[in-house]
Amino acid sequence: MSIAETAAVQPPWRQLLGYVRPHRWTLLAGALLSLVTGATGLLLPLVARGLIDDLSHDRPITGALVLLSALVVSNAAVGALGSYVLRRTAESVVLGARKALSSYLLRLRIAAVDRSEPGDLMARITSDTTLLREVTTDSLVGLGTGGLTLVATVVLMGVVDPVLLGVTLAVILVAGTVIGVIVPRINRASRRAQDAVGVMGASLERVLGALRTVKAAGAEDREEKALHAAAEDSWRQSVSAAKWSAAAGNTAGLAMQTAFITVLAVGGARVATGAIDIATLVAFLLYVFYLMSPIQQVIGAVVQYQAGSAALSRIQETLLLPAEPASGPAPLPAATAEPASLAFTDVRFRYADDLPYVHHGVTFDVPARGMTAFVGPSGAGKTTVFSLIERFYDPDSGTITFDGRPLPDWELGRLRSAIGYVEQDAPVLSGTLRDNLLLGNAEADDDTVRRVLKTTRLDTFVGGLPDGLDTLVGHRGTKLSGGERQRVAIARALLRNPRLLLLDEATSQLDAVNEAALRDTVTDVARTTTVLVVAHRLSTVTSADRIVVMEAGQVRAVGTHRELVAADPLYAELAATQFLAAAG
Ligand SMILES: Nc1ncnc2c1ncn2[C@@H]1O[C@H](COP(=O)(O)OP(=O)(O)OP(=O)(O)O)[C@@H](O)[C@H]1O
Repeated sequence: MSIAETAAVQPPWRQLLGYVRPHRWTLLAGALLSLVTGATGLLLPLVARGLIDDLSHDRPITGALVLLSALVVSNAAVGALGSYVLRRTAESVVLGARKALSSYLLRLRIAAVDRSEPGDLMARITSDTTLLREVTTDSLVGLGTGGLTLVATVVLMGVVDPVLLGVTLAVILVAGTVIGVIVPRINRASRRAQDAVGVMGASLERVLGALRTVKAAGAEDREEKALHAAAEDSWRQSVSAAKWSAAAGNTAGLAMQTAFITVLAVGGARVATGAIDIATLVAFLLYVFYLMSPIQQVIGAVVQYQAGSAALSRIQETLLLPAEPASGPAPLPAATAEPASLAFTDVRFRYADDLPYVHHGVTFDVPARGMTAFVGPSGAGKTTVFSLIERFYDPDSGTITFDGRPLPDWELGRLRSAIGYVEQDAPVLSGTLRDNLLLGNAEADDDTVRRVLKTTRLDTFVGGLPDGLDTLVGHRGTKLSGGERQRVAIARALLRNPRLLLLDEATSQLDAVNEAALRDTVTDVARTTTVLVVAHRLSTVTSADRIVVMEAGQVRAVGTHRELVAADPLYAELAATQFLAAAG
């Protein structure tokens, strides 16, 4: 089972261990190096005490000095190596989480994506996973090494003077209680801060995704206010988290200073009464000084875990979103493809439980080969037919069969590899023209690409570009015209050599010459492939072999253009008023 699949039902700490498990040995190595650093650090007070003893008894100090220097240098070297290994491992943990989340996001059901904000999902992959870095090093390792060093220091302090140890622990206990009250507040504030980053991401995505519209509408000021508000909210929540973290950190600092002063006072009194000698007091004070680091580490671990578990729960929420069943790599499109038949039987569907039905018992049959056009008023449910065929959604009841087999019986990757889908807004991804064309069939050879470019009338356009197929198309293909984008989308679908071609016709964007050319192409394709077109043009419906007229989520008539003009008043009206362009 993948991390993504197991993480969904686990509490944050178990989820964290899941991400860390593959790196446990390097993490252990880093932790050991840190421990060695801590241990050599612990020897320093003892060596220092020996040095003071030697000095006060007029003994030579060269040996102790050499030992002290060697300890200091090796301590620094091992410390540096340890922190490098730990940082590297923590980055690997972040990498693992990012890979798991990215893979999961690509498999999300479209319905889950409909309900999410892409910007927030992005923040979960980028910003939330980053927090795992600190959780791994500061929390896991900090708790391990800091905890062990703490215990070792306390034991050594007990050996040096149990009375002073008692004084120190009493001060620390008071601080610990205060910090225990602060910790849950850090968690809540961190969660709100990470949520605010998600909201900020979503607002940014909204504006950047439609920057031209924002500018054209002169809405920069309004959008600026909304973005600033999101940024300020993120700031407020982060400051609140910082406030509680600082309170926890400084409580620890205050406790250590109090312990230092108290030990100095009580220890001074004990030296005065002769209970301990001055060297013991100095050694103990050095231990109090050394205690600071593991205590800071343990508190840092607790504080970081609070921020990390807020991020982990946001990651977990993402991994709880419904995903499509995992399948192997999608098969490559076949070289020759038999056209497929398709049938809808009494299909009822709504996009969500709280939304009205879009399909109220849709039934139609499409034989293998030929072109079937879907027409009907806006909102009749035509595009939804395509979404159901692609299994972006599953119907609430009724059956859809592809080549005689119900859709759920098809392995999803295999089903989609048999279908070419051109969406109405003909999305083009940023990258090169070649990336876009080969998106659905990375193995297509140059000859096939050339042939498809010719078919879609893109050959002269591509030929005229200095970089040809390596031309960058810009974000969402903004460097292409609407018609070029649409033809690229059609070429991409054709390169899949589909058994079924779904074409959601654009309501505009093609000039008369290209429109006629494209109609010829689609008619050509329909000779060897099953073609379904959501039609907005008269020229398309007149060249279709059959037309399915949809109205309010139902099929109201099926026939040819000639039959329907005579028999169906709605179709006759659509033909007279709504279809674009004159009959071809
Ligand atoms: N992702 C979605 N979530 C919720 N409702 C949706 C979603 N997509 C479409 N709808 C709704 O479903 C109904 C049918 O939409 P559909 O896109 O299938 O209509 P259409 O016949 O293709 O219309 P058009 O000709 O305008 O493209 C519409 O009322 C629409 O608001």
